[in-house]
Amino acid sequence: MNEPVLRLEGIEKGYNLGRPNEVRVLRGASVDIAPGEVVALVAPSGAGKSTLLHIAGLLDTPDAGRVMIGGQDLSRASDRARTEARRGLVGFVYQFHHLLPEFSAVENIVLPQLAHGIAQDPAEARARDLLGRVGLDHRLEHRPGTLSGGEQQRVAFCRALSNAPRLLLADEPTGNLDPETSDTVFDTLMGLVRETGMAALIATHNPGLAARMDRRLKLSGGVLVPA
Ligand SMILES: Nc1ncnc2c1ncn2[C@@H]1O[C@H](COP(=O)(O)OP(=O)(O)OP(=O)(O)O)[C@@H](O)[C@H]1O
Repeated sequence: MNEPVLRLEGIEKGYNLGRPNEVRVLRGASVDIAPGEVVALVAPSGAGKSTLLHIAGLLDTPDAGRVMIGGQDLSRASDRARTEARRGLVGFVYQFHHLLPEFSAVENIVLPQLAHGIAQDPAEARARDLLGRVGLDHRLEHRPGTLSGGEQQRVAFCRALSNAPRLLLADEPTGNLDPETSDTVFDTLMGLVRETGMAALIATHNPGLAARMDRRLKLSGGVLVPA
């Protein structure tokens, strides 16, 4: 296999450790995800999917284990190196879009690029191109509040892809949409992922969507096993 885009090695994570309300969520979770591979993460509520995605996306740190993205060990890197890697290497999509309400669709996709050091003109060109590819050329200047749920989520995908990440992490990306919109929006996401050759780890409760990914994993007792 090519060098994995994401390698998680023996990830452990708990909350309130040593206290009576201690929860040990991850107990040695490991996975390799290759370039171009789309992996479903399915598990019951509370099993630790969001915890795992946050650790993989460098938003949280594990108690033990290693997180490697593109061959770089980032688990013990400085905050600055992790922030830079998160901006440049990882795209994140949530169940609720978390777009900035005061900014247009284009601006929501331009801002992360500016934060990553890209100039305004190319950032805007990329934003328009991405929005065109998800069928939103006619909604470029709309603010999130004036878009439908499916449109908002498509803008959120474009934002996640704005800095051409190597890894896409998604936490119930269509969980908030009706089944028909969910299917269409998922097709859009898969199209973009396939086109760019990104690796993706997508948490979903929807067995139909999970079945369309390359591989399915579940969290069982804090470790990742084939579903
Ligand atoms: N900050 C925290 N403090 C204490 N416990 C937490 C914290 N965050 C998560 N947990 C606990 O860790 C467990 C895993 O939570 P997590 O959000 O990762 O689950 P999940 O599989 O994503 O669930 P869902 O599908 O419902 O979103 C849960 O039992 C949760 O209560």
